[in-house]
Amino acid sequence: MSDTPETGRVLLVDDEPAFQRLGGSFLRDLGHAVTVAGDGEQALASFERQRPELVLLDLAMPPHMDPEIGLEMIPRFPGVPVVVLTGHGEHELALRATELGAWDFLTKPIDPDMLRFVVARALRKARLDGELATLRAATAVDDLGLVGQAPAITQLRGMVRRVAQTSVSVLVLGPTGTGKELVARALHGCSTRSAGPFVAIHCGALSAELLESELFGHMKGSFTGAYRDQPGLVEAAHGGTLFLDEVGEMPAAMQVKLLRFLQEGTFVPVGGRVQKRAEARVVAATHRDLEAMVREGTFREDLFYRLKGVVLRTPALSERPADVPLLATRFLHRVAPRTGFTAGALAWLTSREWPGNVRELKAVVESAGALILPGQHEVDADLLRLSSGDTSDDAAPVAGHLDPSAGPLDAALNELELRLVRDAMAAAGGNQSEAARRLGVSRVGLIKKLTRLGLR
Ligand SMILES: Nc1ncnc2c1ncn2[C@@H]1O[C@H](COP(=O)(O)OP(=O)(O)OP(=O)(O)O)[C@@H](O)[C@H]1O
Repeated sequence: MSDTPETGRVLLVDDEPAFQRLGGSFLRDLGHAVTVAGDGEQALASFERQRPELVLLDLAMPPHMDPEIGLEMIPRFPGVPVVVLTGHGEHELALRATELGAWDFLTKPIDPDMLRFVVARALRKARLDGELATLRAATAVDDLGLVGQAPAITQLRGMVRRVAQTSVSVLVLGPTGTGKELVARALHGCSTRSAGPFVAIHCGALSAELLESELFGHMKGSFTGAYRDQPGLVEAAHGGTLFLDEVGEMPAAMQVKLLRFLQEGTFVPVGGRVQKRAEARVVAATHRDLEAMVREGTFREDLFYRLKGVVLRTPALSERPADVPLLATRFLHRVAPRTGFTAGALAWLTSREWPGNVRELKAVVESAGALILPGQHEVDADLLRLSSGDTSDDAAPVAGHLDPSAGPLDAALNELELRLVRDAMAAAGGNQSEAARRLGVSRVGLIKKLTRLGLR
C-alpha cells in the first residue's frame, strides 16, 4: 500500500476518541495504514515500532493538556513530516510549531478535504526526502570508498584525486581507525599505478631486523633460517604503491635505510652486497605526532620531510557526527540488506564518542546486523548496546541479569523499568533531559515514569 505515491503509514496522535475513530477511518478509507496513539508516550513508542511516514499531532494532550508541552514533542519525530492539529484561532501556536520543524498544520474542526490534501502532500514530501537521502548517500561515497559528507571528508576525497595523479610521497595523519589505510588504497586505486601492486606493511609490528628483511629482502645464509634468497616488499611493490602503516613506530636503524630508498630508489637486501633498485610510490601513515617525535629526536627530521610530500588528514569520527548514520547504514546494508535503524538506535549511535572511530562503529554495526532476527527489519538501540558490550551507560543489558524467578511478567517488567530509569538518571547525573534522551522518551514521559515508580 505504501508503495503508491499518495498513501502511506500515518501515526495519528490525538486523545479524543471521536476524532481517533472518525479521522482514523477517514484516512484508512483513503488507503493509509493508520496507527492511533492517545498520548505522547504512546506516540513515541508507536513511532519507534511502526516507523510511520507521517505524524499527525494534536498539541494539547493528556496528562497536561498544555500545547507548550505538545510543542516539545515535534523534534522527537525525526526524519518524518509532522502535521500539527490545533484548535480554532490558535494561529500563533501553529506558527511556533512550524518554526520548531512542523511541516504543516490543520485547524480543528478539521475539514476532510484539507486533511486528505495535507496528508497526501506531506507523504509526497517524505518520499522525496527519502529519495534525496538515497541519492546523497550514493554521491557521498563515489568510487573511492570513503564514505562521508563532512567538509573534511569531501576535501579529503578531492585531495586524494589530485594527489593520485602525481608520484609525490604522501603522509596520512589521523587517529586510529579513521581510514588512513583506506586513503592509501584510494590513492593507489585512482592513480595511473592502479594496475600495479598495492603492498602494505605495519612498521610497528616487527623488530628492526625483521622489518629490514621484510622490506628489503634477504640473501640466502644471511641469518639462521635464511635458506634461500628472498625478495622484499619494496620489490614486490615495484610499479605500484608501498604503504608504510604506523611509520612512527619504525626503529631508528631502519629510518636511515628507508630514507636512502626514498631519496635514491636504491636498497641493499639483508646479507647482500649489491645495491638494488625499485620504483614505488610511498604512502606512509601514523596516528602519532611525528613533529613532536622529531623535536624529541625519536624520528629523523630528514625522513619526516621526505615522507611529507603532501599531508592528508583523516578526521576523528567525533569531529563529524553527522557522518555516523551514513557510515552505519552502509555497514549495516553490507551484512543485512533492506534493514534500517530505529530512531532510538540512531540517537544511540550519534551520541557516542567512538574512540576507535570508524573501525569501532563498523564492528558494532556489523555484529548487530549479524544478530538481527529473521523477519526483523530494524536494528534497535538495545541490539547495538549488546553488540558493543556496553553495560556501563544506559541500562538495557540489565534485562540479561533479571531474576527469572522474580514473579509474574508485570512485576518483572516493572523491575526492569525501575532499573533502566534509575540507571539512566544516575548516568545522566540527575539531569532529567539527559536521562530522557538516553532512554529515548520525552522529558514529560520520564517525569511520569519517575512519579509512578516512586523515584521522585
Ligand atoms: N570514510 C570511510 N568510509 C568507509 N569506511 C571507512 C571510512 N574510514 C574508515 N573506514 C573503515 O574503517 C576501518 C578502519 O579503517 P583503516 O584501517 O583504514 O583505519 P586506519 O586509520 O588505517 O587505522 P589504524 O590507525 O588503526 O591503522 C576499515 O574497515 C575501513 O574500511
